[in-house]
Amino acid sequence: MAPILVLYHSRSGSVQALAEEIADSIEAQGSDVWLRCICDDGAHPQVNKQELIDCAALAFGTPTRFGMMAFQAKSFWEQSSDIWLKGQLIDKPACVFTSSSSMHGGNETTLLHLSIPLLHHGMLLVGVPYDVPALNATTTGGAPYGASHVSGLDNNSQLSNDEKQICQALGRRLVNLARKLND
Ligand SMILES: Cc1cc2nc3c(=O)[nH]c(=O)nc-3n(C[C@H](O)[C@H](O)[C@H](O)COP(=O)(O)O)c2cc1C
Repeated sequence: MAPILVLYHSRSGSVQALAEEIADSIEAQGSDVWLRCICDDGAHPQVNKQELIDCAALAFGTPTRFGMMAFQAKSFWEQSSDIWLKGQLIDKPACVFTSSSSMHGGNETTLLHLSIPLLHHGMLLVGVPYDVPALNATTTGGAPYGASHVSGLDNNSQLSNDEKQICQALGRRLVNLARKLND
């Protein structure tokens, strides 16, 4: 199977921490990962369009910005019309993740916002089911719509245990579905 693309934008490291946790989970299942950022922030290589086309599945995240995805990601998707016209992402499994400073500051709306371009591209959205115990237990981030982190006003990039468990579950589920679809 082709590598799974973990694609993110992060200005101060919180979304990067989520991306790295999801990437670890994917690798622990024996799948290769392309860990890539949308803007060149130095931590990981910048994505190229061919990786989006070639990947077996996608995990996609940005910080919450006014309850929505960061503009860098919106711009990225607005430059993907050529891929959309050819239907090159149709039936690829995908999941989303975000970080917000406050608990009720729009992280769930951002997860839904991140999902919209993926649905336009015909991707198959993978959420977090309630058989993941951390989803019921969490007092920080994590939602049925995807993984999240509540970073606080000091923008702490240390994920809580529940947030990590949810990232791990999402990565496992993405690999399992990608494998089934690639059989
Ligand atoms: C322009 C801007 C808008 C933001 N909007 C929100 C928001 O709507 N809700 C929220 O809780 N945090 C908001 N934040 C805070 C970030 O989402 C939060 O610090 C996040 O953890 C940053 O992720 P990063 O460390 O990966 O860059 C905003 C930050 C900026 C710079």
